[in-house]
Amino acid sequence: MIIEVENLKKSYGSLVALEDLNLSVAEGEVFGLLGPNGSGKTTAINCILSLLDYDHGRIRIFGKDMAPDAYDLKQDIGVVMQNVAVFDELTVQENIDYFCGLYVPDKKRKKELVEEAILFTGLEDYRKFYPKKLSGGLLRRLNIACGIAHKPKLIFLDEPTVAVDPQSRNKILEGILELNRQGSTIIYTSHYMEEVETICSRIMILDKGKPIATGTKEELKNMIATGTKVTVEVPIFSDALLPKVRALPGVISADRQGTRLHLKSSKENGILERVITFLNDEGIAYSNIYAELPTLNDVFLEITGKELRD
Ligand SMILES: Nc1ncnc2c1ncn2[C@@H]1O[C@H](COP(=O)(O)OP(=O)(O)OP(=O)(O)O)[C@@H](O)[C@H]1O
Repeated sequence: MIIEVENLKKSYGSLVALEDLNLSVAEGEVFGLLGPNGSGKTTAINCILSLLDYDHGRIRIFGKDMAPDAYDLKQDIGVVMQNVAVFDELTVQENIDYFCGLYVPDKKRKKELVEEAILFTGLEDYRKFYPKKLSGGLLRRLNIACGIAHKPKLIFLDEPTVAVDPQSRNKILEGILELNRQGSTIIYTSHYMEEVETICSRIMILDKGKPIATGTKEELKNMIATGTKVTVEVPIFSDALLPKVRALPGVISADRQGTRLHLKSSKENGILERVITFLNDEGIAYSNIYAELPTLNDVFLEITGKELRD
């Protein structure tokens, strides 16, 4: 295992920010920590990296106990924190060169790695720019380039796409998958479920400092009762019919929002057919029916009773 965390607890004074955290991450995984703001993702990462003291727990990285002075382990770890941490007085290229140089003494090798990181994050047109001249998205890409240029075996990325434009976001996500293909194990935190679904091979969902479910996205979706979700456009629909819709076999819930009827079904098949038969039998005009599989938001909603979305 690349990371093993046993029974981790961290409090800030009387606030328990993290409790009962157990996790194992194997080599080659893109492991996602998904949770709303304040659920303990950053605290978890900072504890795992020994940047924060914790109440109790055991943390091993590459099979060895992690400690603040475990420099041999830190050598193989790259960290991209939520807050951009670069030097304003250095250019893009100089910043990457500086951070890479902390790990790679050989000048020729360092030069190659800096160049790769620039290309990899799409910063080739900005290498002489100072950070203050970069947009938010480019600044985040620079932050990532500085954290990963030395090609560490293990990379932590804490919400690297918060407040970035879609182009930079895609670049960042593609880059993370490429780093993984090149051999790095990735720990990725986010409160964007779509991102986590797209790039993570395994996901832990956190809520209020506690892990509430862990698995692949398929495993997580299989944990819940909700199967297919069906939306039907119904220009004229009386709410008096909702109890009848809810009573259809396999329907877990049904609600109308404006001209849309939203149904959640259990995992058994045939829901679309039953809904269409019902609408025809009741003489209700409808259009634009579509079905979708549950999302990680549905997993979060079913377990916690609240939406994961902001
Ligand atoms: N230094 C601190 N002192 C006191 N409380 C803190 C401190 N850092 C975090 N917290 C609290 O601990 C809890 C977990 O915060 P944390 O930043 O780990 O969550 P998060 O999931 O990373 O959220 P975000 O996405 O907003 O960064 C929150 O209630 C937060 O207010």
